[in-house]
Amino acid sequence: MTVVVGLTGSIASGKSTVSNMFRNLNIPVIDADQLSREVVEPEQPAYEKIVRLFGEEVLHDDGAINRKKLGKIIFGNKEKRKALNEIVHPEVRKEMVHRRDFYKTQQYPAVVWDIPLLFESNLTSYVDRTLVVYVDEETQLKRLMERDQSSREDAEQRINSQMSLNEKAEMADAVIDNNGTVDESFEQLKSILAKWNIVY
Ligand SMILES: CC(C)(COP(=O)(O)OP(=O)(O)OC[C@H]1O[C@@H](n2cnc3c(N)ncnc32)[C@H](O)[C@@H]1O)[C@@H](O)C(=O)NCCC(=O)NCCS
Ligand SMILES: Nc1ncnc2c1ncn2[C@@H]1O[C@H](COP(=O)(O)OP(=O)(O)OP(=O)(O)O)[C@@H](O)[C@H]1O
Repeated sequence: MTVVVGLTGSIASGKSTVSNMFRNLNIPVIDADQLSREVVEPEQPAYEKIVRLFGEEVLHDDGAINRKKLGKIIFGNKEKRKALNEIVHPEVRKEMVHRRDFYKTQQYPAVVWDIPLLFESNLTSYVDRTLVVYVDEETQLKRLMERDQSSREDAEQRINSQMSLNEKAEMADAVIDNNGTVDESFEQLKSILAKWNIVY
């Protein structure tokens, strides 16, 4: 049986870091952020809808979506964020389900859904187990500002656009505390996989 693991956390809590650990164990990962980029490429149906809603000012000169600009608009405005989500999420979900079902036919011991909004979008019924990557607020803010070279204000706006990480940790089947080193987080991941009888 293939166990479907829903991997989540908050922005910059370490989801990609942990999803790379899964990949290194030969467990496939389906990345919602990556798919959310693919479904808004100019030839895709979501693209036209975004341009109609947000105008051509959210485009680069070559016609591609200017993610920095669109991000500035939606992370500071709940209504606009909801409108963008309503365009992008159904397309992402369709592809995630399709890929999940493909990997299930390939008899992998597990497949990972790496999805930042697993709880916010009520998608837990799509997975067998939920795993949250946790960091404290200070570490999160510091790592986010460092990684994206962003201001404190931008970083806080992004963090506040999601459910709190404490709330997510309470709802999860398992939590990786990623405040320490990457190696320490890897040790925690291996223990969780053993507990869930996932043999890789
Ligand atoms: C607004 C956009 C263009 C900004 O792009 P950008 O390249 O700067 O960021 P990226 O997509 O890499 O997202 C970075 C992180 O921001 C957070 N985030 C992204 N979208 C959202 C959202 N709608 N609500 C809350 N948090 C979000 C996630 O933690 C994500 O990991 C982009 O995030 C987007 O299209 N978002 C809507 C789709 C979405 O919800 N994606 C998340 C998973 S499906
Ligand atoms: N244990 C760790 N120690 C030090 N730095 C870390 C650790 N885990 C992650 N990082 C760094 O913190 C930043 C955020 O991590 P990562 O990109 O994995 O988060 P994420 O949850 O995938 O973010 P996003 O939601 O934006 O996709 C990265 O620069 C990463 O290299």
